[in-house]
Amino acid sequence: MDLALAHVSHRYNGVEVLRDISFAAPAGRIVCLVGPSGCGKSTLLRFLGGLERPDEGQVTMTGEPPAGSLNPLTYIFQDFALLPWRSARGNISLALEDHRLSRREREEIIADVLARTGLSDFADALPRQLSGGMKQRVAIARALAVRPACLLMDEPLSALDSQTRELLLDDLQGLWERERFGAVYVTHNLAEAVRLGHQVVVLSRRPGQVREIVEIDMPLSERKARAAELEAHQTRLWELMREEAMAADQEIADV
Ligand SMILES: Nc1ncnc2c1ncn2[C@@H]1O[C@H](COP(=O)(O)OP(=O)(O)OP(=O)(O)O)[C@@H](O)[C@H]1O
Repeated sequence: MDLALAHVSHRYNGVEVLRDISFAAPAGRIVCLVGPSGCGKSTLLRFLGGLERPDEGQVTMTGEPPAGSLNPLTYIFQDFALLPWRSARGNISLALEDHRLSRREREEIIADVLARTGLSDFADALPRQLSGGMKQRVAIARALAVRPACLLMDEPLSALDSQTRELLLDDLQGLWERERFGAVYVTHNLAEAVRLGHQVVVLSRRPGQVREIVEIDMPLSERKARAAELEAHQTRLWELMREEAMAADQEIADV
């Protein structure tokens, strides 16, 4: 299933936040969105997920979700969004409870996503008993449980320390190699963008506009080993972002 935005513009309370945004998030590809604070990245994710509608332009979904998909679009947030009184298993189960599944089918899906995210031994743990990285793994497992066509991820690693982030990047890459889900991945971190993005959409400061769409034509599985080549992509992204980030920073300082 392909997602796309065409000529999307939006205002909040009369303030223009997005102007004429178009890009595609094709099935099975990871599209990263980068841009300075407040340029509208999370807003675009809400439009893609149908949580809000833009003032102008279209959001389209075409084609079929993967076989067995229970929910074509699902979110992963920075703060994990887990229910504290439910175990890892219980949090994953929550995503499945509105669907017509037998208890056995549900248990099988839960066991599968727990195994894929390395959490089988922590099925009964409550969120407070888990590290930040493990909590985010539960959130990833919950998202994968519905076999989404597209994962909408809003800075999923930014609450984690750098070592944990590195481990989760490996996990996400491994999960993608196996499942080839589509994803739109919002991040401030250019190293993450070049590790995971097949395409990186660079937005300007407010009103957010597409400055450039950078293609990274290197298999995800090779990216860790070819870090020097990725560095060139990262430098290019930083050149595009630098002026925008400085201007956005100045705007905030002036308020
Ligand atoms: N519901 C809302 N009502 C009013 N203004 C909003 C609303 N949501 C977002 N905004 C404003 O729209 C602009 C874009 O916000 P958004 O959160 O999408 O940006 P962002 O690029 O994700 O920011 P950050 O990188 O800091 O998370 C900001 O100026 C924000 O204050």
